[in-house]
Amino acid sequence: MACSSLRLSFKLNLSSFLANKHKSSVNKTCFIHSNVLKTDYRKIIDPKYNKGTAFTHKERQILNIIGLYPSCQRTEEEQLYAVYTNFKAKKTSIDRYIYLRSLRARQERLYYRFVIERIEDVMPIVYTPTVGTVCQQFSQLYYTSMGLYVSKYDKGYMTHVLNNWPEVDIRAVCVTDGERILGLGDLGANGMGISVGKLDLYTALGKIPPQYLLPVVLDVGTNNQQLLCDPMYIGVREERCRGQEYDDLVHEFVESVVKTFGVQTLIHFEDFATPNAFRFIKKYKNDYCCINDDIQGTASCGLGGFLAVEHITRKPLNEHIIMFVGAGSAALGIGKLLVKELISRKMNVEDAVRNVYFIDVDGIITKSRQKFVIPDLKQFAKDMPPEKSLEKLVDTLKPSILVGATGQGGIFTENIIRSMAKNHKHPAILACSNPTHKAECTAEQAYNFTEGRALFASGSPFPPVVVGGKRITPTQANNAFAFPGVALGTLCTKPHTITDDVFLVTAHAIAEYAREFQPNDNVLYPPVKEAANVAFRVGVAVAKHVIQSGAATIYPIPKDIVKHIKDYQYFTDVGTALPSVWPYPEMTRFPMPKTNE
Ligand SMILES: O=C([O-])CC(=O)C(=O)O
Ligand SMILES: [Mg+2]
Repeated sequence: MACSSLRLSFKLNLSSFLANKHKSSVNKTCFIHSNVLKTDYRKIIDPKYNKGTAFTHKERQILNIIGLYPSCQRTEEEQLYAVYTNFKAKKTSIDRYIYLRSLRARQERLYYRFVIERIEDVMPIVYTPTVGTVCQQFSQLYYTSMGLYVSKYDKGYMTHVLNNWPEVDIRAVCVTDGERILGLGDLGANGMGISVGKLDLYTALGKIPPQYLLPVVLDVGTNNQQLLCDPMYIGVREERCRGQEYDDLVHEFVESVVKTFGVQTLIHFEDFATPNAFRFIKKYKNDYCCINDDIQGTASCGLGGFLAVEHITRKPLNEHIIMFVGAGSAALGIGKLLVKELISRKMNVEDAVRNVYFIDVDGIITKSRQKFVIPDLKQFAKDMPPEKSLEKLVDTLKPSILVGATGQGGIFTENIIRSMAKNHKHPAILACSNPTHKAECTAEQAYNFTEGRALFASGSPFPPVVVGGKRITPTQANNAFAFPGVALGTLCTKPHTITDDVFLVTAHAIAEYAREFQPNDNVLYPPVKEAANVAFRVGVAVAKHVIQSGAATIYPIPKDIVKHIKDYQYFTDVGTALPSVWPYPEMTRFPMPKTNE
């Protein structure tokens, strides 16, 4: 009934508007109207402002777009319902990804509202694991740029290239050179998918307005032979440039970002190969506002999980035996932050590293190693005979926390997991590698081989597992709990640099949230549906820390930091957002057609 009367009034409005329009006898006015129609339509199709069928009749009148949309007028909730129905109807994850990208290209706010409201369904699509497959197929799926491609051939002109991006006010740049995309290796320029995915979470979780964000691929070639031979490959079809030439390109890029968008622009390095990742963050972190998510974001997420283990097992962290399998950016990042945490508890370095072991492809890292690709690894080297077998090492060293960051799916075997279960009531197993098939073990294996006692978390999501009649929902150990909040806290306070302390603060905020949210559960992280609240908690903690440490450059310093952050955040309610951001005041100069409203 309500629906039909609504339809009737819409009909009346429409016909009276049309009648008025036809009555107009001044040709000049008609001429202006038709011109306006054309210009307005171009404005309307800007995805930032487009409301699609949610434009009200009145808005359609003002904007001269009557007839350009079907006559139904949907509420945003109805639009979301339509989007969800379409999303669910897609048969594959890739199809869902493509559908969502096309939605974003049409109606940005609706897209973000959908992602925010359906984060559990959507995060596995726009982020790991689907984004991994997307990157592998990116050249085939390519239909529009999505971000900025800066190539080695832009050397000397990078500022110009950055200036070509249509938005002027850029506050964060996520850049990858595509050499280590998730655990999938070198995907060259196809890595754009990862920069886009990370920044999508800036908005979906950190609620950072998307117009401030710029995804970038720094295309320096690829050593992926398959891509080099692929006629559809979108990137520079050459071997990667290395050495000084490569470093100079990265340096020009960093400098150009600052020159183009300002010194407080957050530069987020993502999925660079490990030695480069460490080299660049060391080189730039004291002079630029930058983070390496794979090292620092993962570190705070990992340490957050360790703090949860400490809480659940009621055993101090330094008494745990911690074994990192994999010695790349993720593992070493967590190890280093762990040491920082223990030092902050008045422990010396020797005591802090005593129970921390690293294992790489050549076995346990011992003092007899001649060469450390990453010098920071040396502090964890042990005075013991070399050993390659992971099973033997787990048997003899009896780790209570086992962290996998190897990119080698399945290397936590049944024997390894059972051995941990034998020695500990709640063995902690973090299978951090992404995407899903690269996880060191599955949730099912971790829970089944420990009678459900494991404190398990993984980088990519796993479905719930039933063990002994009990349903256990695994949590995700993913830097998505860290970087959106770090970015939020940083962008709201504008420090010139981001210190390591920020990541300690982040780890504690994540652990604190998990404790508060599930005080009685043996889980390491909050559920994904809480990820936006975690980002907010982290954002507030980081902002407070930046202000207290005197590094904030916003003046006056806000008294109410929570309000300050909330004011900054993006809101997706199109109905209320439109008037305040509507950028074309000149349109109000044209008289509004009379209606019966
Ligand atoms: O993107 C993710 O899911 C986590 C991450 O940074 C990586 O695996 O490189
Ligand atoms: Mg990464």
